[in-house]
Amino acid sequence: MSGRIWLVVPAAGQGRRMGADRPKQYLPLAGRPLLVRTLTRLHEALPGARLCLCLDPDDHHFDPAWVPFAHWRRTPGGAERVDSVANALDGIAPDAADDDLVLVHDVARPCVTVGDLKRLVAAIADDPVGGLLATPVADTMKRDDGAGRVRATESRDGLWHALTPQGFRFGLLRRALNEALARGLRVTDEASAVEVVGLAPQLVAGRRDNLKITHPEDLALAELVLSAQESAHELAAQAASSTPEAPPRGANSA
Ligand SMILES: Nc1ccn([C@@H]2O[C@H](COP(=O)(O)OP(=O)(O)OP(=O)(O)O)[C@@H](O)[C@H]2O)c(=O)n1
Ligand SMILES: C[C@](O)(CO)[C@H](O)COP(=O)(O)O
Repeated sequence: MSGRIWLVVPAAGQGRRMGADRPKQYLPLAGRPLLVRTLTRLHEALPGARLCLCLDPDDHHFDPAWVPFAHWRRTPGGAERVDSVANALDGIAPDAADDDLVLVHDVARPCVTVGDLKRLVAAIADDPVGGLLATPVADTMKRDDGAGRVRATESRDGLWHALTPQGFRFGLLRRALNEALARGLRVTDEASAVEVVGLAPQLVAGRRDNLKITHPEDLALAELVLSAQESAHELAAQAASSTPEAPPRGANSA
């Protein structure tokens, strides 16, 4: 790997399922715009990365002062997520090398942890295909009959929820997305495109609380997750900085 990392953040969605007065990435989450929360996490983990933010060309909510990265650019969002990501890859193409690592992360996933981001990068650093954060399915899976009743119970063996980031080499990802689009496949994540060209992305087990904010109730859940993560982080920092107590005088030190 060349060592250069690009972060592509699709943030051009309209948030229709959220049903708010503005796209969900601009709704307040624990007092700050959701987009700021996501960019802050990414920057904490990968401060030297180059950011490419996919934004709706008609977006009037975005404030460039929110971006913590030294190297960043914006590219126009497309009709669907895959189009936004393809535009981003076109946008960085003049400066990206084929073996640069590209991590694609939904702006709608603000609870991704620094630990998971670093683990993903380490896990795929020497993987010629790349991979994605994912969690094994934990519920019993039902298939409906189209009329609100169960047609079958599906096996959950080997099923995973695909999360983001998803990380692949620039050259491979661009080829894969262009191939999927040329075949008319509206892939919903980067891994699907890489599967289209016959490769098997690595599943990197991630935290279940890396949730995608999609529906109104997800905002309250994400606030709870962020608060729990901050508390755990503070406790760990306190434990690391506290001086171990000196053993009592005369105690056996063996
Ligand atoms: N044309 C699009 C559609 C989606 N996204 C981004 O892709 C991610 C995942 O999409 P989703 O959760 O479906 O977001 P929305 O499209 O905003 O939501 P909805 O489908 O409810 O409208 C989000 O970060 C969203 O901003 C994008 O960049 N360009
Ligand atoms: C990429 C993704 O987050 C993986 O779970 C998800 O597919 C994006 O949401 P969408 O509704 O499919 O755009």
